[in-house]
Amino acid sequence: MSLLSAQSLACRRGGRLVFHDLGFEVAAGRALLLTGRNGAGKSTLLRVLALLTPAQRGEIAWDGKPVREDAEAWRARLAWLGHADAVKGDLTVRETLEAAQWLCAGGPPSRALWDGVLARFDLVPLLDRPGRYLSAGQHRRVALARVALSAATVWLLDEPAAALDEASRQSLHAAITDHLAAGGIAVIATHGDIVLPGALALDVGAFTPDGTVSLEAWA
Ligand SMILES: Nc1ncnc2c1ncn2[C@@H]1O[C@H](COP(=O)(O)OP(=O)(O)OP(=O)(O)O)[C@@H](O)[C@H]1O
Repeated sequence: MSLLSAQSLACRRGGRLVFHDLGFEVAAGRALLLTGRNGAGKSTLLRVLALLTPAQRGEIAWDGKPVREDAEAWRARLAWLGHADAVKGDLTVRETLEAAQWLCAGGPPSRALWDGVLARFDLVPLLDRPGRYLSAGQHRRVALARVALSAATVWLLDEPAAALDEASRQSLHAAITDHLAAGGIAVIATHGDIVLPGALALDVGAFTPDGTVSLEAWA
């Protein structure tokens, strides 16, 4: 069974130590919810897992093997949803999703997957609308559809329910639940709006320095 693990992670940003000695293990089929106050380091941890921000210490491993040994293979396992939705204003919803498919999966999804994801996120009526004419919640639904259409094993989601109405939040929960049931893993930064039975929780704020750790030690 696949396992995502992190050990003794430490990360500085802007000259400040955000967290240190952070570790966890998430097995296939499980979700890890990242909690903690504003500025605790949830987004930073997601960026570190995606290799977008370097960790100064520690190791991220997939099935026990450090992911930095084959960063390309690791990135190919990931679907990333940050605060920005990566929905281009000039492209229609259809073009955005098709372009993402070709870029990330190298080809179109199966018809059943495409139809199922579009229906789940109620995107059929928006398919021919350019990104610049979408509302914030509609933007988010397109970005979530991009993740759900990907073949990625590990979903890294930063506050995925932001801007979603109740129906869309339920669609999001269903998409994550299906992904986990299929043996996927999800690491999700949340302020409490994602509730998944059996999910692990990690309070990132518990790994922020308490004043006894000197910045110099992490230079
Ligand atoms: N680009 C950056 N350069 C320098 N420091 C940054 C940068 N982005 C964030 N930080 C700092 O890193 C720390 C952690 O920020 P991060 O965005 O990871 O927190 P968060 O837990 O996701 O917060 P929120 O709940 O507000 O989204 C904060 O102190 C923040 O000021």
